[in-house]
Amino acid sequence: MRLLIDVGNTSLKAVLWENGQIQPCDINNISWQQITVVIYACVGRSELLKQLLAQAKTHNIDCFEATVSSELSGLRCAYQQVGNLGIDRWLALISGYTLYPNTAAIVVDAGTATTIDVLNNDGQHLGGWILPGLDLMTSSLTQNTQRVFDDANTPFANELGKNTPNGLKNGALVATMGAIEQARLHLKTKNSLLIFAGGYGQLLQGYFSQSIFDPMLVMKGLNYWYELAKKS
Ligand SMILES: Nc1ncnc2c1ncn2[C@@H]1O[C@H](COP(=O)(O)OP(=O)(O)OP(=O)(O)O)[C@@H](O)[C@H]1O
Ligand SMILES: CC(C)(CO)[C@@H](O)C(=O)NCCC(=O)O
Ligand SMILES: [K+]
Repeated sequence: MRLLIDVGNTSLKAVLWENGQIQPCDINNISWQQITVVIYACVGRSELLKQLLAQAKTHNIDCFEATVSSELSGLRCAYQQVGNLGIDRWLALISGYTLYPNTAAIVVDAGTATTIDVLNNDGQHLGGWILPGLDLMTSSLTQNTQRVFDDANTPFANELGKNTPNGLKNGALVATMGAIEQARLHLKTKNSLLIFAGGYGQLLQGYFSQSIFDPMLVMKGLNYWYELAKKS
């Protein structure tokens, strides 16, 4: 059984991988005896990750940190400075590339930040964008203005706003949707696939045709990274 850990800027997520299946994992109650390997990715700082890795060490379990490389099994990174690309973005790309081979795709991870990455049908990552996530967009406005206010009950909707919370929330949504539309312009292929992940992935996916939502995209990427990196 593999333990997969994804450390972001706001939270640590862990799952178990057994016989090609993802199982939930209670990090306060890990059956270390059953873990064969720990595979992790980290874009943030985490004391909890350090503790988990220390526990793994006491059980003599190998731990592997996923890293970005210029090439992995035919997938090529757009960044010249590959170490600067967020590992979560690379893992989401690895998943897209592995699950949907020979498919031009836009990979959107909508969490604390929203990242949009463009992948052509040949496995070339063309680059992408980093936007504030929907919550960061709205909170940066409420925090830096006198009269812009939010309302927790107001949904994000693709409509013009006729009051302040609607204007604020819908503005964040359409800014994000517009960026995704712009990303599509960078692909020559008409039939590109839109792959969404992250806390706001499902909401965004609802606004696009030819799209899917996979909440486990980054986790699956950790497992694929491990299998592909082992081979090469
Ligand atoms: N159903 C939901 N479940 C979890 N988060 C949600 C949901 N709906 C909206 N969100 C929002 O999504 C964001 C969390 O998404 P996600 O877990 O992908 O974050 P993240 O950016 O991956 O965090 P980290 O930086 O820790 O990796 C929060 O802003 C949260 O308010
Ligand atoms: C953009 C985030 C914060 C999204 O989690 C992460 O991928 C990251 O820290 N990236 C580093 C910068 C970059 O990807 O160019
Ligand atoms: K993330």
